[in-house]
Amino acid sequence: MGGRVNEDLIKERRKCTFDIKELTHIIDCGEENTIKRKQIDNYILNIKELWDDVPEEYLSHKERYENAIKKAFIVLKVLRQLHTGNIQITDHRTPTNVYSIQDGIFRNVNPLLIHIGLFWSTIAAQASTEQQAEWLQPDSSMIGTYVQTELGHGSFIRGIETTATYDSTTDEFILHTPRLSAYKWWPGGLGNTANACLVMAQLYINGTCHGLHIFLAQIRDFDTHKPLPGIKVGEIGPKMGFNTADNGFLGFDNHRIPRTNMLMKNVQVLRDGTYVKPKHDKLTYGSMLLTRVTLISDLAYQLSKAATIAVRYSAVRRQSPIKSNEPERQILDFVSQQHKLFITIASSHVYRVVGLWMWNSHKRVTADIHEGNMGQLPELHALACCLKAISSRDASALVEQCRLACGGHGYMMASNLPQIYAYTTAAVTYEGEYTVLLLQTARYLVKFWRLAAEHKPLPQNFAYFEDYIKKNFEQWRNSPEGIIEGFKAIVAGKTKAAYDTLQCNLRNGREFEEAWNMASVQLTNASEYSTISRNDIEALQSRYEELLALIRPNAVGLVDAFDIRDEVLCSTLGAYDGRVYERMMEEASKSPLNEDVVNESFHKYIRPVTMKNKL
Ligand SMILES: CCCCCCCCC/C=C/C(=O)SCCNC(=O)CCNC(=O)[C@H](O)C(C)(C)COP(=O)(O)OP(=O)(O)OC[C@H]1O[C@@H](n2cnc3c(N)ncnc32)[C@H](O)[C@@H]1OP(=O)(O)O
Ligand SMILES: Cc1cc2nc3c(=O)[nH]c(=O)nc-3n(C[C@H](O)[C@H](O)[C@H](O)COP(=O)(O)OP(=O)(O)OC[C@H]3O[C@@H](n4cnc5c(N)ncnc54)[C@H](O)[C@@H]3O)c2cc1C
Repeated sequence: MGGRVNEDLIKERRKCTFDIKELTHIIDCGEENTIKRKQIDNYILNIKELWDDVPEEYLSHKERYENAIKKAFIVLKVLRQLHTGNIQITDHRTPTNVYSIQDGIFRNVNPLLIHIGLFWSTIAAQASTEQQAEWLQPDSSMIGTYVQTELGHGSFIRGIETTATYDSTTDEFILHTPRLSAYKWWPGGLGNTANACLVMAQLYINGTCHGLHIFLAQIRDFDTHKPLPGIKVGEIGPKMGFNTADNGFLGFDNHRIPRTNMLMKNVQVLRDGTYVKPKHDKLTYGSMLLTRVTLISDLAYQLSKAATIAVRYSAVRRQSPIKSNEPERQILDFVSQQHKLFITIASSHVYRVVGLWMWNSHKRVTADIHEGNMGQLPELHALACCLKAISSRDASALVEQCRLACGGHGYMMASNLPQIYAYTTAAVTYEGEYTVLLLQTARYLVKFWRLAAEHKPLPQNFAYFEDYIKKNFEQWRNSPEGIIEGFKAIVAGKTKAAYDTLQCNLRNGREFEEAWNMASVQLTNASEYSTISRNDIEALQSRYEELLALIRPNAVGLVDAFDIRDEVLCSTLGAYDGRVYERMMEEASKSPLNEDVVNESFHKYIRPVTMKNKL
């Protein structure tokens, strides 16, 4: 769509006092990544069949899926070329390398997301070398998904009911869904797309349950795509978002797979049924840990999209004068609007940096585990839990805040803010629900508070617990160091409060599990404070409004630096040229309800009523 850039945006860009390109390179982790990202963007943007302009809101549930699947396999082919071709994607998966361009193509979500993001990565992390050689062929016929959650169990995975029973007479596992609540429910791509899956099931050998293990199972014929005998599979229906994710259900009726289909890098079942234990019984949970780590960067990227849309719109939208005798102001001039939006820009940078740090921490700990050293795994798990929980809760709240800050036009699907919210808020639930993960981190905090309370040696990361007990904290100074000290005091104080409540419940004769449950609100609070969040940033900064005023002249420059193309933003409000009203009117014209001057329903339903007594 041609046309002049909005005058207010031109002025905003002139006001910018820093080098936007330099910040873009920092966000991309280096200029060479920016170049590669733009190469990928241009390469994919030139594939015309990926960029239809029929808004998916006007498609049926079935058409949406079919349209998404068509694009998904074009993108899969491109990703394979990128990995094998001359454009190598850097080894840290920050969203600006790969995911950003996909957002523009799918707007909702890629039906192959779990195939690309969880199926292959789980095989690579948990299958033996021989199994990887067989299953990770580039031309493999397998399109997979990760099948763990059941109708009856999502958070408490030790309660998962699907069984995998070893039959030594045939050297096979029998996968079985004993009852309705054991039906697998939710896995992405499962409904119509996947022909194979990684199943989390309770392993039984000679009547003994060895707990959850992962098994590869083909579920559809590679040639006809028909479900195999003993397989009941389908799609679970419309959701708040993710409506092209093809989430499905799956039931096994005594479905047999070879023994060698159990993922056996860390654990083995031998031909005679001998069970060889893993070095750590939570290695099987590794895919959840990796996805939680990856999500932090993805959420940072979702925040950058919402901030770009809302800040550019707020620079263009003029509403209400500040002085009655003056023209209406850019809503970005209202301090309350700055308060709503600038925290989103800041949070995107915070979670991008934290996401990268966690990604590199995960790589380091994984290498240690490969050498047999599990020492860092508990801390990585505890960090991944609270960071995934808080970043998803913050991201969904801030995306919603951006939508609300755009008034009625933010409520239009054409703004793309509703879709970004629907996508982001799902992350508070999937891959470990918010409260459940915070309680995991609370276990870790309480463990070290107990050591501090008993004056036992503490790892360096928890030295501040000892400082707190010895009242070593200085008076709060309004500086970065002072804020961090303040923060440590808050976490230590919240952990102490939760720990003391727990001890009090135990002294009152409660069993540990009951005492823990009764203290769980304080325990989740302690975990929340172990992670910097949007509420804390404001609370910790005095002279807050002065800081907002400092950011104001650079607000548009800061979101331009996220360098998200209009085709990816998919937003009437957030386009680079700021021609909001023209774009809104153009999108409205696509509504099928504008095809006829008089819709046929007038003659069928309205006229018979309105004209009844006048004929
Ligand atoms: C771009 C991208 C877009 C990506 C876009 C993605 C799209 C959507 C994809 C979504 C996919 C899914 O949702 S897949 C399904 C996701 N499901 C989940 O995440 C389920 C959440 N629930 C769980 O993870 C578990 O049930 C959990 C809550 C941890 C409890 O497990 P258990 O009961 O087995 O363990 P507990 O008894 O609580 O704890 C026992 C000990 O084990 C430790 N422990 C527990 N889990 C651990 C772990 N993973 N690693 C290490 N250690 C662990 C604890 O710290 C304890 O240590 P001590 O304290 O020392 O004893
Ligand atoms: C968009 C989307 C995509 C998904 N994709 C997949 C996928 O690809 N593969 C897959 O296997 N799964 C997938 N899931 C399922 C997801 O992992 C589960 O929904 C999630 O783990 C939560 O489990 P649940 O829904 O059974 O909720 P429950 O576990 O029933 O929890 C419901 C509520 O109960 C409370 N609660 C539960 N346990 C506790 C506790 N111990 N302490 C305190 N409160 C508690 C919490 O408030 C929680 O929100 C997906 C889900 C969504 C929404």
